Amino acid sequence: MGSTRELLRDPLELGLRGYAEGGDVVRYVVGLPGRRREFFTVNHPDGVGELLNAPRHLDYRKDSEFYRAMRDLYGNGLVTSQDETWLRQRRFIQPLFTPRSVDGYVTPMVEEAERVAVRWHNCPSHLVDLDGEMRALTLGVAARILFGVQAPRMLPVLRMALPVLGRAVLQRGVSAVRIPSTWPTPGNRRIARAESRLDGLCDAIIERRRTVAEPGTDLLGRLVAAREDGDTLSTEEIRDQVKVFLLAGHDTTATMLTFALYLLGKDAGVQDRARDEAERVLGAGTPTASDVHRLTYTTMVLEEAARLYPPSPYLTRRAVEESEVCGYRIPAGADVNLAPWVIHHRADLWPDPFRFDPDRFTPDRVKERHKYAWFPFGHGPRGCIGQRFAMLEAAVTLAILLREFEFRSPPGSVPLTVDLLLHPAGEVPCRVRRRVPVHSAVHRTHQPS
Ligand code: HEM
Repeated sequence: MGSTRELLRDPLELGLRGYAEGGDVVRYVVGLPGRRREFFTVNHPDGVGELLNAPRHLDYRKDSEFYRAMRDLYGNGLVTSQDETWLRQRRFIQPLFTPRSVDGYVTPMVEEAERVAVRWHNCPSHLVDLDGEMRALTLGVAARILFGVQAPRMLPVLRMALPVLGRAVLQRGVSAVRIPSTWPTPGNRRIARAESRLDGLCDAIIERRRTVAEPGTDLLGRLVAAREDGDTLSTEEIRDQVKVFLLAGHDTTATMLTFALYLLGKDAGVQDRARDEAERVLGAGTPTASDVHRLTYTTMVLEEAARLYPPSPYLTRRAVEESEVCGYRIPAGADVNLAPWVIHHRADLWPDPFRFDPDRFTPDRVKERHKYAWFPFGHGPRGCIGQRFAMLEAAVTLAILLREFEFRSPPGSVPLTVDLLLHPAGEVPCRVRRRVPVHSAVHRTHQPS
């Protein structure tokens, strides 16, 4: 089933329809006669284990059209690399993402969340765009922690470049016909401009760090020092890594936070419960990492937001050999997608699947469910290295903002769009009302900016 146009217009709707009509594994054929492409989408959680667990994950490579396009445009960083290169990169970067390292990032996370709170206190209309706000916040956090730089100057470049490159990945990933990237079409020229702006931004960040005597121990410092010490990483690898982490380190977390706040703004009961927890656990003080780990209900809210709106709605691979997934034959060389978007909305796994209900994530209910019914962070050896980082950042942000504000989302739903990732199609307006009495650290530590 399917057509390229449908895929580009609404891959989410097509995924749900594919499941309704085709079930656990659906074969899509796109393109014109003579130039057809087929691929498969796996809608059953058994497929998650089959495709992503070691050692079988080696039979499903990141060589899908989608990942090839991503490699072309974003380079060969940790998200896109494979084999020995990937292993070397993962071992090199992993120490920055151990539980202990991540807990150590809580202070900049708190400060960036408090900066948003101060700005909202000074927002006369009390109407904010959650998407823009959360994107700026998560970029601020990632830029400080991973690259030791302040984000505001990066924002305009990323706002220009990421949507263009994301759309190009989707287009190249699903189209049966590939227009060579060297042809001077308006689309290719737009992509080249976006690439060049993004590369320029990354190179400037790298060059600045090269001029300081001590490169430091953050991601950028480690990358720069590694090159100087033992030629562990090439110059191009540093840029590819910066590019991939710029994207992966903020865009997905922003989407999870945006939808968590939007959903809280729709459900006063859940919002009150999450706020009670924030006040009970954090009091009026500055949150520590161990406080944040006790925010169990807030974490459930985030898990439910990531279920309803998985920031990576499809994970794609290419089958090396003919194989069987969920009992279906997948031919050698076929692209095969795992669909968090569909699996997260299956009524047999998630009764009333479109309803927002954080209690789905109580430990008892998690135990009763299929182990892979929820996988917004992927799974297995290629699972998200930043899961703990993202959850810590998002929980501390929600708790700080809930302590300060009440949220009210307008009626209606948020239109969605998919490029490389899932995003709201436009602004996500929300009314934020300052709470009385105001009692948090925000007022002690920050001046209005
Ligand atoms: C809510 C937030 C996030 C979501 C939903 C998310 C989702 C994912 C998913 C689904 C994958 C696996 C992709 C695949 O199998 O094809 C992945 C991989 C990855 N993510 Fe995340 N991510 C998030 C936050 C982060 C953060 C904060 C960082 C870094 C600071 C990060 C860095 C990475 C990297 C480097 C990989 C590739 C890991 C490897 O293959 O070794 N992510 N992420």
